[in-house]
Amino acid sequence: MLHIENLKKVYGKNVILNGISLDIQDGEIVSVLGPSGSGKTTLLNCILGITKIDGGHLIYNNEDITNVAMEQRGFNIVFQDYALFPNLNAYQNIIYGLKNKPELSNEEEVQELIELLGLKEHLNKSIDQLSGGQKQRVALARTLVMKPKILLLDEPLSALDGVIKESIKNKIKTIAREFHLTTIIVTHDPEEALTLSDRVLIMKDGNISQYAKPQEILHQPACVFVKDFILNQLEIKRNNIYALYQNAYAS
Ligand SMILES: Nc1ncnc2c1ncn2[C@@H]1O[C@H](COP(=O)(O)OP(=O)(O)OP(=O)(O)O)[C@@H](O)[C@H]1O
Repeated sequence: MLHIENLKKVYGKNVILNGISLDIQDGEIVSVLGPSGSGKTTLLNCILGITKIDGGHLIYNNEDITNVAMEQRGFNIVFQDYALFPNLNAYQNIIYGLKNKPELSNEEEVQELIELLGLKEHLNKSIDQLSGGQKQRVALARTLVMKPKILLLDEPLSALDGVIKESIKNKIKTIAREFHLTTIIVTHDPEEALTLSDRVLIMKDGNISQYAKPQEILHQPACVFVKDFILNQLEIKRNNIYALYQNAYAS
């Protein structure tokens, strides 16, 4: 379990995380949802260890990791822009991290991931020959071969559309379940958060507005902000689709 206690982060005079406390159970998928600037990425980076915190504690499986360096934490992140190496092909990108730690995944496990993510026919392609969805899957595979204790994803679906988005969403779910992998996903899309995760953390101005299961958020929004920001967006989407159907039948 990851236990976050009263986590604080400031930049100059700006309070970015204002004492965040929450627990994430092993194998749980948690989405972090909130408007731009609410502190989502900062929270992810504090958990990863790339950003130093200014107060509070991070406890992982009863060990205080607040001052443990990023490399020793064993968490891993897929960045928003994938950060793939353009001079290496897809396969070389996937196995890159294993050069220094070959004990983490054997060839069979690497092939299993490649199969699971549907990357077999793309392995020899250079990065600029891959679509957005394929790049995203390569980035995921590259991170997963390192067997992270916690998988962190920063807006993994934002650059993808329609069918590809759904397919990657399902793959993330399958992987999290199959490997019992704790997964924390930053998103600003309520639909994505509610359909993908076991629990949703809704943030506003560095504070938690609500941390609950999707059903609870839908049926018992904790405050006006959750209701307005999250549920209204869903309602607008629903109404747009409904209107589209109405028009289609009317014509
Ligand atoms: N290195 C930094 N120095 C100063 N301010 C920063 C730094 N990193 C983030 N911030 C500020 O912290 C606040 C929260 O940023 P953060 O990236 O965590 O938000 P976010 O919720 O992920 O937003 P978005 O959805 O736009 O990515 C913003 O006001 C941002 O300007």
